[in-house]
Amino acid sequence: MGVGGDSASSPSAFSVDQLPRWGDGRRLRVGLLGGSFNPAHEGHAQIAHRAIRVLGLDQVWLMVSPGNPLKPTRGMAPLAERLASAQALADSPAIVATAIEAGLGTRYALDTVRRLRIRFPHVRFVWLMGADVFAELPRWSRWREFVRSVPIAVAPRPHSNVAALRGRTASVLARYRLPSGQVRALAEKTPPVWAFLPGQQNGISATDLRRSRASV
Ligand SMILES: Nc1ncnc2c1ncn2[C@@H]1O[C@H](COP(=O)(O)OP(=O)(O)OP(=O)(O)O)[C@@H](O)[C@H]1O
Ligand SMILES: O=C(O)c1ccc[n+]([C@@H]2O[C@H](COP(=O)([O-])O)[C@@H](O)[C@H]2O)c1
Repeated sequence: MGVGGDSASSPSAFSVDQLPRWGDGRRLRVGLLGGSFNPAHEGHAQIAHRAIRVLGLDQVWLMVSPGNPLKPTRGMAPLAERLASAQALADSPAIVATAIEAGLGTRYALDTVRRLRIRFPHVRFVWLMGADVFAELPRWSRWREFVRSVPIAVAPRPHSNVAALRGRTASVLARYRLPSGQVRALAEKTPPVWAFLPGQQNGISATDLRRSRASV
């Protein structure tokens, strides 16, 4: 369907026409794994595959950010390089690497979700994130509006789960957490709603990969 074929310089290769509408009338379910991908790694692939399986998603987009508003630009590889590393992880047609935010002209997640909803009105989006990012969510721009804009799935991550499940985000959003038995229905729910995805954890990080490359 070609949605993965865009490049950092031509993210406008996306089009609504490229996303099929299921014959049974069901709306396509797409997980958005936003990230710096500096570089992409096995932890990202694991989240994507797990979200497809556990949430019944049709696709996961590895959505390579033009620049996380909270991260320094120093040490950040060029977008095209980070996109290429995400593309190398896309080992199934259901996993799509994209720099669509560069084409949309958005950096803040709330703006991205709003633009994607306009561009893909028939898609049900779910935002995927690791426990570390969920714990830090109150630092995001207009974070309460963000949680009202899209269902959120949180993947466990070593050393971040207590902060995620007992921190400020979880306490503010306590009544919106889906019980574990209902997690599969997350994409169909009206936000605010979030779920913690069960499954194995992976200690890998882009920071460690950059460090180990620098020391070779
Ligand atoms: N090992 C992992 N387990 C769970 N979630 C992860 C893991 N690695 C990355 N993620 C999640 O994937 C998304 C994108 O992460 P990102 O590209 O920043 O990778 P990172 O390894 O966290 O990078 P860095 O170490 O540079 O901060 C975030 O939501 C992050 O929480
Ligand atoms: O919207 C915000 O204020 C905001 C602040 C920090 C991070 N984000 C997004 O969170 C995602 C994870 O970023 P990162 O760099 O931790 O992989 C990525 O899509 C960022 O653009 C978004």
